[in-house]
Amino acid sequence: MLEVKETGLQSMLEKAISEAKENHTARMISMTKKVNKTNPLLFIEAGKKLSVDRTFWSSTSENFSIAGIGCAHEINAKSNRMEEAEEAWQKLRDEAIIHNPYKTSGTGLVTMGGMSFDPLMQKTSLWKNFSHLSLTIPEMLLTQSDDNCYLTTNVKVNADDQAAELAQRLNKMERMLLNPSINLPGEVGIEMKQEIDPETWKQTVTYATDYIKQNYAKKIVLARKLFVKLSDEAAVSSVLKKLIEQQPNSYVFAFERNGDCFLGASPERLVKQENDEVLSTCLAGTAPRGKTKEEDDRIAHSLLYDEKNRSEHDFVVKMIRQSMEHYCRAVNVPDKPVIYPLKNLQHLYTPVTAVLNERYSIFDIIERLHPTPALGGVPRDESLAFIREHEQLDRGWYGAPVGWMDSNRNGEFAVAIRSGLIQGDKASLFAGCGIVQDSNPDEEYKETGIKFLPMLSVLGGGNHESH
Ligand SMILES: C=C(O[C@H]1C=CC=C(C(=O)O)[C@@H]1O)C(=O)O
Ligand SMILES: [Mg+2]
Repeated sequence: MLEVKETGLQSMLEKAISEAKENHTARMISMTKKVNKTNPLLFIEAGKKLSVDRTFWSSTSENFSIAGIGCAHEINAKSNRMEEAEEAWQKLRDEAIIHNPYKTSGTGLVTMGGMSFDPLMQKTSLWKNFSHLSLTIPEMLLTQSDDNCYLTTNVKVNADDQAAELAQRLNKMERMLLNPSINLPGEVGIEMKQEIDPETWKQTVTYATDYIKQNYAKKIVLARKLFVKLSDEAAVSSVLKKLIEQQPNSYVFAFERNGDCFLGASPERLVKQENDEVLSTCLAGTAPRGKTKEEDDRIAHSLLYDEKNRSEHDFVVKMIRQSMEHYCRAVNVPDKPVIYPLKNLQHLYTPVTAVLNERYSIFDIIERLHPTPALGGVPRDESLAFIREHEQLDRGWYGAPVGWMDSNRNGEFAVAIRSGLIQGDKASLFAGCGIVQDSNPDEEYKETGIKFLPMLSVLGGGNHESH
């Protein structure tokens, strides 16, 4: 990567164009500057006018967000997807001309995106706009970290581009996106909710417990879908605002592809990297919140000592520990879980810290960790085969890693749960649960019901039980 000191956009473009002419190849330039404090959701809303894909990530507990508009470059990968994606990202990074005087994570050349849960599953039309892996480098990127905001402009320059014209277009786009005089659109409501055949789903849970009792697998995570018809087209910016307000301790994300938008508020970190320090999270085992402090404490206490939930959780801890030990040193995993409280439910939670060995990257960790037994099962291959055969659902990007990385070995990926695919005035919500030997179909059905609530409530229907 070529780090440059110049600050003028036009002069950087001129330099890149002349290099593109010399080398007969396009050049990516990335230029970062500090801007006045800006609401990232207004930035996202302003981007709607451009009819391009928008991207959003926020870590609500850290006061950190990245909002992206448009796409300067997309990394797509299919069969050997993590390896292909890493190669493409490295090449792009090595060849980019970067001006970023700031050390803040998530500024400069950043790529954001996700992948499907299972690359071996045939895509259905529901997820037609989402490829098996897609990471984009947004054209305009607003990074908000505590009280600071940074704007990064990324553009791929060709030999026949005109620097002055390009600079003018980008400046105009910047002014439009940072224009604070727009409002977030109003809320939508839910017109109709439709569960997909509850009895068949419960029957599948029974198959899974039988399968486990016969020793073919130890844990299998099964998901289901809730279809929702909205009163109007949902505005991504307003839905994100509500998710941020209502779901502390979560990663709020949105990825638009051709008008469809996959978004959610996931409490589950897959991996965070800051230079060579990595964090992961074991999150599995679920109970509702209590209505009073006493009831809440009582539920939390019984969750901590409940054998079925502890076994769901312990499979995840064991697998994540082993995976981290493969690529990291100083892997630290506490002996027992603690409670992770969320608005609508509480989980068993074990944090994992480690130091990444030099020759490995966040791609290696994602590849090894996904899917953890919080979304797949144990053993991995057997549980995935069961899911493929019996689940009757195209998970698409649900349950898969989504996140971002920058060119300075920082990045974070969450597991895309508590999420839904919004297509105009329709939404498909997804929720799953870990099935172990003593799972009860009705209880698991109820558990998935609570897991729909975070999304239902931001779409205007959280207070009602689903039918
Ligand atoms: C699969 C989901 O949750 C996972 C994460 C936390 C707890 C889980 C559980 O207790 O079953 C699931 O493994 C989901 O929310 O769709
Ligand atoms: Mg569970």
